[in-house]
Amino acid sequence: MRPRIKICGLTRPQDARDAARLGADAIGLVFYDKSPRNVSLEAARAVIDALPPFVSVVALFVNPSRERVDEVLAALPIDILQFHGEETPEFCASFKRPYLKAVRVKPGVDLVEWAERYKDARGLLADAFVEGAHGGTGATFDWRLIPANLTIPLILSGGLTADNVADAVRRVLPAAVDVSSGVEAGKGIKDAAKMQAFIQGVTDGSL
Ligand SMILES: O=C(O)c1ccccc1N[C@@H]1O[C@H](COP(=O)(O)O)[C@@H](O)[C@H]1O
Repeated sequence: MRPRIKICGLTRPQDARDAARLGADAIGLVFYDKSPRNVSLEAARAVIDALPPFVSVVALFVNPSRERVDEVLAALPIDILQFHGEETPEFCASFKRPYLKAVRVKPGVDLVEWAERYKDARGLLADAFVEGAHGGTGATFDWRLIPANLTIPLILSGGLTADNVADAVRRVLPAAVDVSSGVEAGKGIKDAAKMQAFIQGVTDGSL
């Protein structure tokens, strides 16, 4: 079975339509004002309105205030929260919504420990560690740092592209893959041909 596919950092309704048409299972909206992919509530609503109902909507935050998460949840039909900062397990779980916890992986980071700590998470999202950045960097990491015995689903992320995703899927066997930079024409602007090639790569890696 092929891993689920999340395409993150959408800012435009036409990219949402393309992502859904091409087979994405989920899209991500970035609510982090230091990101070039940050969206306002209005822009996020337009993206969500362009989606068919079977595509999940993920809201991404980096060290948000409780009020900010509540504001987004009150305004928009969000299915899953994704936390990319230093949020505690208690904070992540307190919204009573499914959530993903991102971990920036480098040698010495023990994903088994992270999975135990964030045991309420629907998944651990493994991203590349890049000094001074919280994600969306297009950097890859050594997939051999991912253990096989994780107790919660693994979402593989970090520098995935059409060129490396089949290999990544074969090696890591993730529950899902997440991509942002690798399917862009420019920051926050998705490229339909790159999304199509990426999704084909995921399928090829799953055969
Ligand atoms: O996309 C961003 O700008 C972003 C900002 C802050 C934290 C995370 C962000 N994106 C997430 O980072 C990973 C990896 O992205 P990439 O494919 O390497 O560009 C992914 O989960 C994005 O959703």
